[in-house]
Amino acid sequence: MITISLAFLTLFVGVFSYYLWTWTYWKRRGIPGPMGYPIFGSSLELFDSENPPPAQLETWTKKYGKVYGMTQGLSKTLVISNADLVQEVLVNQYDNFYGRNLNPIQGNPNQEKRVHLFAAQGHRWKRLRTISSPTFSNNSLRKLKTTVEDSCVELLRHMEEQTAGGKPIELLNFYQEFTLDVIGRIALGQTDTQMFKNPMLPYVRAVFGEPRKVLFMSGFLVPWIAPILRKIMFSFPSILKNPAVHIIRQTADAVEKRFAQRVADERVGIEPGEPQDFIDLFLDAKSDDVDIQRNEEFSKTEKVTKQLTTDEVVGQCFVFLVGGFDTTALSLSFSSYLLATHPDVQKKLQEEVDRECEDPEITFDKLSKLKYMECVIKETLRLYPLAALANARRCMRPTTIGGVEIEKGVDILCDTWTIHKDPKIWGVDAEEFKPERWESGDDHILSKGSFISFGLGPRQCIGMRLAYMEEKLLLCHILRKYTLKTCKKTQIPMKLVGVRTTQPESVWMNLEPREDN
Ligand code: HEM
Repeated sequence: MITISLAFLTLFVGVFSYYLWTWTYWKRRGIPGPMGYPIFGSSLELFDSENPPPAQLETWTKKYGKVYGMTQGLSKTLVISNADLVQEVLVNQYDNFYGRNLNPIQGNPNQEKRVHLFAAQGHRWKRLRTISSPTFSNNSLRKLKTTVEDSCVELLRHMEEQTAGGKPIELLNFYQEFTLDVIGRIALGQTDTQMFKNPMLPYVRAVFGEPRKVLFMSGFLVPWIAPILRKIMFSFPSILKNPAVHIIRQTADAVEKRFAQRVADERVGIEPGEPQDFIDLFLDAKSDDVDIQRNEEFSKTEKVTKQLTTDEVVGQCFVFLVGGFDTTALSLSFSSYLLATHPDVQKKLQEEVDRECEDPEITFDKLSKLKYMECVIKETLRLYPLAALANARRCMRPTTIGGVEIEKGVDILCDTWTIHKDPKIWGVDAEEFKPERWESGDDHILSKGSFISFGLGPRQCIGMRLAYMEEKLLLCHILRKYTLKTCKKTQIPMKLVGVRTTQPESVWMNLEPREDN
């Protein structure tokens, strides 16, 4: 009995000492930063949904400077807000930082069957990226435009109905219905609009919601139980009720049905037609560039098929559904708020839309003529860079960043909010909404790590052009018909909440029909 107790005590002291050793990692190296609490490190502050993590990082940057360290359980992170260092990590030293700072609860990117583009790393990532990229090319987007515009028209129909008699509406809800409709139709084989009756909506909303924060925090604090939690999540979904598991199952159903259909068609000699959606595009996809995979973790080389497996197709459709839903809806919500609170900008934008988009249908080529619209969207994303936590990397090979030696396994997180409002980059009016600052062209800014709403370098957001297309089309349709006006229920300033993404608590708005149109 005494021996067992002593063994437990030794184990406890050993584990606790290891946590304390990690907790003091940055302090021992002379790098400032928030200490938080033993074992937890900074987790408690970073998982407070009333104070979204990007705001917390910004506060710490003010206190500790442009390079500081923090820990969460056993994970060690260097936070940077110097644009040159950002460029160094995301672009120049990509070979040393090709992995993401994944939470162990997300599985091992080298072993997961359904690994997706966001999580994959090394040659596995390269193969997925090469195969997925044509899906977001100009040619593909041109074809998808008709479906996106159809969802715009449908949303406008709902807006008209629900604003009858001058009633205000909560725009974030409307935009989430829209982006889910678009991604469901272009990615997941949904054959018609499902707006305001889409059974998937509560699940995709919940992916970024409060309930998952405990799972994520456990992943950082006790990484060795993450594989067990993951197993329980997938084997007994009713116990841990993870919405992502439900979405993956639905996606897997859709992909497997399509795969079976294609096999059946082939057997009776039916030729495959034009791809209907991403499922078809991925099932058809071939990558001629990458057919050998080096598994970084075990330093071995293995032959891989050029085509995606059905599991991989499920992984990609899942990540496009989740990645494309919230970000674009939030960006539209922030734009609408800023337009309503800056009537002069809204008027100038309406003038451009009236001038360039007279015909009922807005052609793909017209979208590139909407220069001021692009400035408005970029300026919104500068002030509200909603996927800020995605701008992070894991060190895969020891190196040095800004004079700090970085060990393998250490994460680098860009403090996007601070960079996007740095007066040294953007001027004394950095806090103000001024789309005109983008009018002179932005190439000089984009090359320096100063604007990272969509990240930077080889792992930059693959859905960026799709997001721009959706936003431009929808704002065009709305602003031709309505003027966005704040109402009694509008929160000014917006209250921002969230743990994985940063969102306004609500965006109530009046849609005033335009008399001149
Ligand atoms: C306004 C809308 C969006 C914003 C602000 C946004 C932002 C981001 C950011 C910051 C990253 C990390 C980039 C990096 O690490 O360098 C990212 C990656 C990614 N995004 Fe987006 N995103 C948006 C829309 C979309 C859409 C519409 C899709 C898909 C349909 C998508 C799919 C992805 C994927 C798959 C990645 C991982 C890329 C890789 O690692 O190769 N995003 N996004």
